[in-house]
Amino acid sequence: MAQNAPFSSDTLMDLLRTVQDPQTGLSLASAGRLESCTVDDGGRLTLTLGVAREQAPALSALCDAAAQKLQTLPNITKATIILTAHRPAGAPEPTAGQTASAAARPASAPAGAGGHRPLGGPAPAPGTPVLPGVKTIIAVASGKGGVGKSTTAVNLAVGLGMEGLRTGLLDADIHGPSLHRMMGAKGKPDVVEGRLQPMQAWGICAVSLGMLVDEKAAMIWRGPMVMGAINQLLSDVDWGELDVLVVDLPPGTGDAHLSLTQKVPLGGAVIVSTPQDIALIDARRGVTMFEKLHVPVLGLVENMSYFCCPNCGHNTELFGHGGARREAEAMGVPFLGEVPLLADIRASGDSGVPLVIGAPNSEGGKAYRAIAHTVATAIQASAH
Ligand SMILES: Nc1ncnc2c1ncn2[C@@H]1O[C@H](COP(=O)(O)OP(=O)(O)OP(=O)(O)O)[C@@H](O)[C@H]1O
Repeated sequence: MAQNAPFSSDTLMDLLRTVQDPQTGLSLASAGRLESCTVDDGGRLTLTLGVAREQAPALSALCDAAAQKLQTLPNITKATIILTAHRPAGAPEPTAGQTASAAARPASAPAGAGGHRPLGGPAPAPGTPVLPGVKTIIAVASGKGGVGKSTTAVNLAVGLGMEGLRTGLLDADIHGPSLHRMMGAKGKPDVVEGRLQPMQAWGICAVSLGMLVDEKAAMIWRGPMVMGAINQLLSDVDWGELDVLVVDLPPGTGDAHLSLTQKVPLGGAVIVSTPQDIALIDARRGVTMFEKLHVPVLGLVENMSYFCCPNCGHNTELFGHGGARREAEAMGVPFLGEVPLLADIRASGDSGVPLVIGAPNSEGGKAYRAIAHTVATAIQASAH
């Protein structure tokens, strides 16, 4: 169990045991397995419990009262309980459109303590589209970590908003959620009538797992928990009416990609790579994976294309240059543009003000806006 809480497992489980379903006698302690417990500097406690998928709906109803109990612990200002639902070994995968009500469900502090109610509500009828108000969903992916995928996703999403599209941004980079920081999000999102409210910033709405759970806890999650979390981020968030939802996927080709494509139809994928050969090999794998999943590749972005010296203006091609354009041509997918390696791009990510907002006419700002314009045009063309 990942834990930094100053409470023993016994103390936590004893408290949870005092909240029981009056009909079944079930408690979170009897039916759940403690997976992680963290307390941040503000006294906010986050508890993650693994539960059997079929018990998750009944147990999520207990989360509110159980969170109240946890708030009686010394120095705890707010408590959040997250249920990560597990499928029994050998059970079939949920199909697209199937309810996610048994997937991971957070609940947190009660009203009055500035808290939330459990997520969820009645399960949608089989076959109901998961996100009926969302016209199209596009994924931002990379074959390799650290190539600037999340930075691209943020600036692309905000850039699409600037193009006049109603845009949402979902951080599905479960093992390293960072969008909440890049978007300047502080605190936990509200829950209204059982649905998580995305944060509103820079003209778009956004949800990141990093707003809900301790990042270190999420890093150790494995397949079923990753899928449960992504299901929940799709189904239990009040995305409202959107022209496009941009989803930042984890690097590589893994559980999150399959989970997303099983759950919702993807309108397209944007793949980010550096010009280096090694990154391009992984980018090619990404293109192949999306093609196998019948997701159209909207194009390749070459990030860190060249370094522009802020003093003399000289361009240095640190990782080579033009590799992604050549690769795109070779694979027959569009090339969306080059983004240089710039100190202000790094600084914008750290400050929480996306570059397209903070410096829209800088070299980097213009590069991202041009990419957003091309993607917006592709989205609008596919809508007709
Ligand atoms: N073009 C750029 N110029 C300067 N810094 C950049 C650029 N693109 C990304 N960065 C910086 O590189 C770091 C990694 O970027 P980012 O988190 O977007 O990558 P990622 O591919 O999403 O990583 P991960 O694999 O961890 O999800 C961040 O500090 C970001 O600010």
